[in-house]
Formats: sequence, C-alpha cells, structure tokens
Amino acid sequence: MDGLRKDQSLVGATDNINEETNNITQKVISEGGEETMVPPVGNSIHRSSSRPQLDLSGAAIQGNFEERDPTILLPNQSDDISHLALDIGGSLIKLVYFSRHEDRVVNDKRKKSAKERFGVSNGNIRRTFPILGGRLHFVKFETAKINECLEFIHSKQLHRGDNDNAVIKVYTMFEKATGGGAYKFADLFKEKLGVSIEKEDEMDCLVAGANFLLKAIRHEAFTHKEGHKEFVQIDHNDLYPYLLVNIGSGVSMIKVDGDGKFQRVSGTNVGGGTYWGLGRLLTKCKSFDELLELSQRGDNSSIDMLVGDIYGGLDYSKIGLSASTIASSFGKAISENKEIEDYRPEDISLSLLRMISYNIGQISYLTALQLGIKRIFFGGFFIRGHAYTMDTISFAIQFWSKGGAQAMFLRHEGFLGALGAFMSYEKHGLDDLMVHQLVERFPMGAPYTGGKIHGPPLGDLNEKARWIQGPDLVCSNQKGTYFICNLLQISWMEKFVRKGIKITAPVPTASPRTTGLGGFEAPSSKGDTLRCDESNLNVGVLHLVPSLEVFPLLADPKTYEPNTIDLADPNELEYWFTVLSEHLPDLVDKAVASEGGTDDARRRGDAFARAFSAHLARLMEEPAAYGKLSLANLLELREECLREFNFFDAYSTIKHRENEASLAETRLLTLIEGVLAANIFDWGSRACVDLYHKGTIIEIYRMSRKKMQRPWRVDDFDAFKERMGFGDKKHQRHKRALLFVDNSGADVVVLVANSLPALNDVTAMELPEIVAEAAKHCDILRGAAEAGGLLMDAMINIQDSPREKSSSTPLMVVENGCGSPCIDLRQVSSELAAAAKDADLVCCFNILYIYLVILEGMGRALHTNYNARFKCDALKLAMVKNQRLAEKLIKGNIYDCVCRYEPAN
Ligand SMILES: Nc1ncnc2c1ncn2[C@@H]1O[C@H](COP(=O)(O)OP(=O)(O)OP(=O)(O)O)[C@@H](O)[C@H]1O
Ligand SMILES: CC(C)(CO)[C@@H](O)C(=O)NCCC(=O)O
Ligand SMILES: [Mn+2]
Repeated sequence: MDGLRKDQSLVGATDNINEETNNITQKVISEGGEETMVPPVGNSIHRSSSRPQLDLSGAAIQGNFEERDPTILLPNQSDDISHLALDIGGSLIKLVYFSRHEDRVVNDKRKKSAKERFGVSNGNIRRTFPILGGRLHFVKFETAKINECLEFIHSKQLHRGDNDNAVIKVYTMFEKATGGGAYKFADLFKEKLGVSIEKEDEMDCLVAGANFLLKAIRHEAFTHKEGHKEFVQIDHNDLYPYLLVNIGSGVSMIKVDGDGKFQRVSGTNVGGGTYWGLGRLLTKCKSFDELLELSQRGDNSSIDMLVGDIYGGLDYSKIGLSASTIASSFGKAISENKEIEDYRPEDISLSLLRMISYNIGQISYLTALQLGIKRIFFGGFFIRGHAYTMDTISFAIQFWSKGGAQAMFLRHEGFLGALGAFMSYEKHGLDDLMVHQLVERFPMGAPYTGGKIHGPPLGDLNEKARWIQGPDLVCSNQKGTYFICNLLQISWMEKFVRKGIKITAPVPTASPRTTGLGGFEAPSSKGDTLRCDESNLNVGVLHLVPSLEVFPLLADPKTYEPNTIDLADPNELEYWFTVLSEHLPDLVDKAVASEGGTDDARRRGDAFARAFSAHLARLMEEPAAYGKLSLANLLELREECLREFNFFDAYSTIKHRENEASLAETRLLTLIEGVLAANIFDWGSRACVDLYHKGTIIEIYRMSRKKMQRPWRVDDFDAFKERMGFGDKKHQRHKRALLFVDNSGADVVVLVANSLPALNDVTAMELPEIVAEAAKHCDILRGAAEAGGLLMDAMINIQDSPREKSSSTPLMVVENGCGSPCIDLRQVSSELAAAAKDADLVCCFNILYIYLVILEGMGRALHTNYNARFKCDALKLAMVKNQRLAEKLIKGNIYDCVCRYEPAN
C-alpha cells in the first residue's frame, strides 16, 4: 500500500490529529521486524456502539511513519465488516459493502420467557445470512483515482471478507466485481490488495440490482416532472416488462422480463461520458459537478439554433414546432464569427446537457415503442439526482410518447451494477429480502470522539457526507482522548461541533429563461441548486433487519398507511418543522442532562442539534430527499440522530423519576381514565413541556385526572365496556391483548414496548423492572407478572420445573422493533409478530376477534395508526397534546381525549 496516498483534501484537516496521535504512539516491532508506530491499545479503546467495531490489537502504521497521513493496518480486524462488491465503470467506481449489526446487549430478562411462550426464533430461519442483520453502505470514487478506492478498501479491511464466521474462518480472498474495470484492473487488485477479482457480467448485475431495488425498497422509484418528484408504488406482480436505461459513460438499454430474464436491446455511445468529456473540453471545468452547476445558470439559445432562428422568429406551426424549439443543438456556432471564448461556459454546458438528455430520452422512447413497453427506468450516475436532467428526460419521453410511456428514476441510480454484483454472493440470500426488512437511515456520521476541535468549519450536510464513511476508533490515555484516522477517518463531527457555524440550506436560485423542445415549455426545475455529489446521492445506509415482520393483525397490509398527517401539504410540513425546531433546545438540555451534563455531553448535544437542524433544512428544501417523508420518519430521524451522537436515552433521568412517582398511585373507567390522563406525559409536545415547568408531572397527572370528564372528544367507552362484558350481551373473553404502550410513568400497563428509547417512551428492557416494582404494590399484577415469567424468581421456576398452571393472566413484555414514538406496523419485531399470532390460531381468521390491540399515545395512536384497521378488536387511546393535530384529526382542542374502540367486523 506504499504507493497509495491520501486524498489531499484530507491533509490539512488531519494535521492536528496526527500531532496528537504521535504523542501517544509507542514503538513496537512488527512481524517483518521493522519498527512501526502504534497507538496504545487495550482497554482504553472506546468503541462506538452504533458502528462497526475495529480490533486494534497489533495495529501498525504501514510504510514510512514520517508520512503525514499513514495508513494504519489492523491485522486482527475480524468482526463486523463483511462483503464488498464493486462496479468499475468507465467513469466511476461504485462500491457496496456490508457491515454487521453489532449484537445488542442481551441482558434482557423478558426475552427468554417471550421466546418460550411465542416460540420465536431469531428471525427468519430460511436464511443463514444475514440473520444477524447489518448495513449496506454505498460509496463511489472516480475511476481515474482508483488508488483512492484501493486505499479505502484497505483501510476498512473490506477485502478481508466475512471472517467473523467461526465455521468459515478463512479470509475471502476474492471479491465480486462487475463493469469493464473488473477486467481492466484485476491485476492491480491482486497486486495492491492481494485479492482476486471474481468477474460478474455487467448486464446481469444491472438487472439484478434494479430488480432488487424495485422489489425491496418501498420508495425507490419516482417520477420527476416539472420539478416535482413523486414516488411510485411498484406492484411486484406487475413489474415486467420494463426498459432499463443505464446512463453511465455510455448508455445501455435493457428489456427486462423477470429475474435474470433480460436482453440488451439497444445502447448509445452518446452518454454521461460525452457530456462530461465534451463539457470539460469546452468549458475547462474541473469537475463534473462544476459542469452541471454551470448549466443551471445557462441559456442555451445563445448557442443552439432554434426554429425561430431559421424561421425569422416564427413558429413552424404546421408541423407543431414553436419558434423556441431547438432545431439544431450547437447550430448557432456555425453562423457566427465567434470562438469558443466568446460563448459563456454556462450556455455551453446547458446546451450540451439538453442535447444529450433529449437524445437519450428520444432513443429510449423509440426503443420502448418498438418493444411495446410502457415503463422506462433510468439509472446510471449521469442522472445524478439532478432535477433538470430528470425533467428533460421525462419531458422527452412524455412528448414523444404523447403521454403513453413514463420515465421513472431510481434513488440508488448509480449503484445498480454494484448491488447486482453484491447479490451474486449466493449465501447472502438477499434476493428474497422483503420490503419490511429494510430500513433506510441517514446517519449523521461518526459518534463523538473527544479532544480538540479540528479542521475547517463544516458548512452543511454536503460537507458532512464526505466524512461519514469511517468506522470510528478512539484511543485514550491519561492525557486525554484522541482518535486515529485511517482514510476518511477524521471525525467530521469534530468539525460539526464548532460554534458559530450556520448550517446552510442551499437556496434555490431563480429560474432563468429557457427554450423549449417541440414547441413545449422547457423543464422548469433548471434553477434548483445542485447539491454536492455525496449528499446528492440521496441514499442512506440500508439496514437489513431480517427479523422485521408485518404485524399479523393488520386488516389489510397492502392498503395500510400508518401516517395520518400528509407532509406533502407544505403547510403541514412547515408547521411540523417549526414544532421540531422549537423543541430542539429543550431536547438538547434533556439529552445533555441525561449524560451528567459534562463538557463532552454538551459538545455532543451541540453537534446533535446541528446535525438534526441540517437534516431539517435539507428536508425542508427537498422533502422527498430521503424517500417519502412522514411525521413518523421525522420523529424517528430525531431519535436516530440522538443515537448517532451517543445519546442512548435522553430522557432516562425523567423516566426514572416519573416511574418512581407514579408507582405509588394505584377497574374499567378508572383504568382508561388513568391511561388517558397519564398520556399527558409527553416530552415530544411543546405544550406539555411548558406545563411541566409549572409542577412535577405527577401533580399535573393528578390534575388532569381530576378534570377527566366524559364524554371525551372521541368516546367509544360504552361500546368498549360492553365488549369487556359489563353489558347484557355475552362475549367471549379476549384471548390475548396487545398493548402498545407509550410513556414511561403512570400509564404503564404493558405488553408491547419500544426496542430502543425514544423520547420518554418506556422500552421493553425497562419494563420488567418497572413491573417488578409495581408488583410490590399489587397482588394481581404480581400474579400476572409471575405467570408471564417477568419476575426473576418466577423465571427460575419456569426454567427449572414446569410450573403448575397459575390462575393469573400472564403479563408479558415484547419489544416492537422500533426506536421511535410512532409505529409503522409493516415493520415490527418477529417477537411481536409471533405474539400477535398464536401457534394454534394461525390462519383461523374467524377466531381473531378474540384478540384485542390497544394502541396508546399520540405517536402510536394518532400520528400513526389512527386510521389503521385491524383483524381484531382495537382500542386507540390518547390525549392530544397539540392544538393543530386536535383540530385536524378530531375537530377538537388540545388536551382532548381519544378513546376510539373499533370492534373486529
Ligand atoms: N462525480 C462525478 N465524476 C464523474 N462523473 C460523474 C460524477 N457524477 C456523475 N457523473 C456522470 O456519471 C457518468 C458515469 O456514470 P456511471 O458511473 O453510471 O457510469 P460508468 O459505470 O462509469 O460507465 P460505463 O457503465 O459506461 O462503463 C459520468 O460519465 C458522468 O456523466
Ligand atoms: C460499454 C458499456 C456497456 C460499458 O459499461 C457502456 O458504456 C455502453 O453501453 N456503451 C454504449 C455502447 C453502445 O453504443 O451500445
Ligand atoms: Mn457502468
């Protein structure tokens, strides 16, 4: 790896770090006998809990340690990082790699009993991999800078393969690659990394990648017309045939008829390489992005010969061409006595972009027409998520097909080939991964690393994206905490925490005049700001969670839509963004306090606020940037951001205090009232947080409980009471009740709880302890908890000897698979799914009415699922702690109560 040098842009930023790491390095003798510098290792190493872990033992600096940015070799790095696949094209190298999820702490008392009772295995048994789950990462490099790519692979040890599998225990000394470069650079890979390239056919991979994305990712495909992006719901049973147009350096057009069933039907040599190549020569641009950006300020009419130029300003209406139609791209350049310098680079770039985009659009249309295909998906990095390019192509397809055919784009546009190559590792079994098993996340990068603040200020998300790839590895000694950088390793967060830097959301520029095609107006989204390439990938890390399932009690999973609020409505969007922004300072305070209010916590809190604000700014500008946006996503993003900055339970202090207070507070109305009043605890509500300043929460609870007068705003209590057997009619007892609990505190009546902390919501891990504490005050609860195996002594009994049947209803705790205040019932834990089925009852739909689902709290019962229909009885309980939501959803007011009972029909 001697020949591999770091990206120059990293040098300045790593200066200070190296100074410090040098102070703490120590001499060791490496295997080869040379002295190398290594950082002190051992128990002083902090590992980030949300990221791949690195084994630092035997770490050694490779090559000359006088180098500014030496590569650090981690010979014993073994776990977590798994396969890698490459697509090495004429212009760009695309890399997809997989890292394992770290096993979660399993000191979870309730797990065993839940497993025994519901017979849950670890996820889906059909597959051997990736049962543990993990993350798919997407990275790209310029082919001309292949060394950067090699260095990246090396520094992350991606070429060592899936070697944490105890059975295999051999390094995968080959890696899958596709694209022309798999042939061209095979020797280089062997020489530099010692790995053999296993070549996969480029067209096979493109098709496999496209099919995978279209089936496995909910919001992958979208249309883009006149600046408007709309996600398309793909029906898996009605996907084929389609035309796949991959616009890379050159363009391939493939008719796809099924998995592995396709034919390359056409192509064109006028593609992305043409735009970038010609554009570079004609404008002297240094980068593709610069060229694309120029086009946004261009006016092609100064170079293109328009119909009007030929017809003396008139339309040629007889054949339907308006005066502003481009008659001949670059045609004006022939008639004028001008040199290249006399043209604006902006105009040249736009003229070129339009020429190539229209041309590809037209050939695609003709090809689709010839084959009788209506749907055309465009991929390849030429598109680059650029609104104007997509609008131009869409416009061409729309125009020529007279609306008969549709252009669709893919969020992972450039990674089709690399994903296809990745999936050719047979044992991944990724091909039958389902939509609900993939969760896309937009991590804000590295967790906190401590030490001084280094490097230049971080302007916005664009910049952050360059820093997100590195696994984080931190060393400390008595002098303090330091981090070591291997490639891209320096923490962007260090930059992020700097004070006084405004997060800049790019501001759209005004749309300049453009000319049309075929007498139609030109695409309107030309003026959109081009975001930096990295962030504009608009792809996050894909988390594979094979244990996620569709909640079995949903009446119709196909039509299920968890969200009640439509954030496509700009007013709603703005409102909720404001709510979240205004709530931020308070949340940061809580988060910092939850970690003892240390300097470290404060810095992380600050960084979290910046990170989350940057996401909000990005989404405010382009709501569909990360896929279809919903309030549930936003709330989840906030929790994810907290976790990114190592705030694992921002409300832990508050939760503890409230649990203690509420346990001292001890039939149906009382119970429901209790739940509703207790739902006042909501650290996600501005109004409530303001209230809390006026007293302790338990006091507010007592107060709200006193005021709790029926009828509530939504009041099906009588129907529910009747169903519960307090009426004249006889009802069969519910066999199983699933309570989706909300807050920690007084309303803990449990069954289904969050897997990870979110706001002040109680988690499945915390519940056994709370129940045990509450059981001290209540015999019924104690009996139930014992019967459910929730209490420690009861657990022992269950394990040792099958306990004689207790007369109590067992109380169980299961995790729901989420870490958000909302719940998308298409993605719940296998444990919950198992609890919602009954081994004996599966498929006996007529018997499901004896189940009862209780959703509690604003997030689970109002923001999401208020309109959800179930196969069984359902009760939705919440107090509305937001005026606007109250008006919209129940035509009521803040603090109104909802008790919505929907019997199974
Ligand atoms: N940062 C970038 N650097 C260079 N080109 C870029 C960049 N971003 C987008 N592009 C465009 O994407 C094209 C490359 O797309 P892609 O990676 O899909 O093709 P490729 O695999 O390299 O080419 P081929 O498949 O024809 O071998 C470039 O020719 C250029 O038009
Ligand atoms: C040669 C490939 C397949 C390499 O990816 C691509 O660049 C391409 O499809 N070029 C267009 C070649 C043609 O004219 O059909
Ligand atoms: Mn390619």
